[in-house]
Amino acid sequence: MKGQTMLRPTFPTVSTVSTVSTVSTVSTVSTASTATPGFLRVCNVRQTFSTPKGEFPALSEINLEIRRGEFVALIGHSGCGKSTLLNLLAGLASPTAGTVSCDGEVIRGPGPRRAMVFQNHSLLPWLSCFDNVRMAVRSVFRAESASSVDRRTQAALEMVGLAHAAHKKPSEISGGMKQRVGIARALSMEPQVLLMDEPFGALDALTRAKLQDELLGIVEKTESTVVMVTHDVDEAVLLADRIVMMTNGPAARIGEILDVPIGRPRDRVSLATDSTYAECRRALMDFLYRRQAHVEQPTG
Ligand SMILES: Nc1ncnc2c1ncn2[C@@H]1O[C@H](COP(=O)(O)OP(=O)(O)OP(=O)(O)O)[C@@H](O)[C@H]1O
Repeated sequence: MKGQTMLRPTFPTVSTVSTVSTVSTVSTVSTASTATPGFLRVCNVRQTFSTPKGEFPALSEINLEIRRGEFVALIGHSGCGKSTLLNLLAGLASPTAGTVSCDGEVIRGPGPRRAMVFQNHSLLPWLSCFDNVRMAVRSVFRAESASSVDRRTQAALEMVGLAHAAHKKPSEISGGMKQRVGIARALSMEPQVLLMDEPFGALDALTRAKLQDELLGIVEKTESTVVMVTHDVDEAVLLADRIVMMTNGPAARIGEILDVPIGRPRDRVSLATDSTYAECRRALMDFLYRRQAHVEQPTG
């Protein structure tokens, strides 16, 4: 799918996957986007946490199919369970009930085929950018020679435009550059799936825009399957093929899934006046700020 110009239907479609009412001006299709078996599959997943106050139901009845090469954004209010769902896809946690699988195999733990990018970059401060990335490359391509590992490391840094800063330590580079090293580290492992937990959340607006554009280019090139958690409506519409909207917790569910029928490559300046872009934005805002208007929830 990536690398081709996609045809642009007239309106975005919202698939309703729970009892949440649908948006009036977008067409509703009950089975859209979930009819094809997915590369990533979340089947009847429930996630409950044990807390001092008792069991806390974070997620309930989550069903989601993600196609190979698809870019999916997870959006919802704070505390609804986006990171919990991403962690299940990463294999950092196991579901209380249900299954999560990738390419037909049940996910039982973290692995290099699914690389994670965190909001706080999580680089090792005593290593240079090059060595931070190299460590990840070595952990995956163990059989390769040192020079081959170096080449892969260099290529990953070049992909995010950071070859010039390879020798610097994380404390010597900006927040945006640290995030780019985190992305390079994830990409260097040639993962099948890139999982991103608010990767640009801590950055200023201009740096965020630049990294979003870079990510668009990288994903076009690598044809990665991407699942990204975000709070940002514009980021979701700019980047994603589909946007999964989660209801407020506890026991959060997928409220609706919005198809983003905007062709690629995408250009943020042209999209500013694009009617499909505006309609997708409106559908998300309606879900988040009208039908899921935030109320403080008890937490675990
Ligand atoms: N290990 C845990 N033990 C107990 N409760 C937890 C645990 N992890 C998450 N929770 C609770 O589960 C709910 C979902 O948390 P999660 O971090 O997935 O939400 P989120 O949508 O990613 O939030 P945010 O957007 O603020 O990052 C929250 O109420 C949180 O307090």
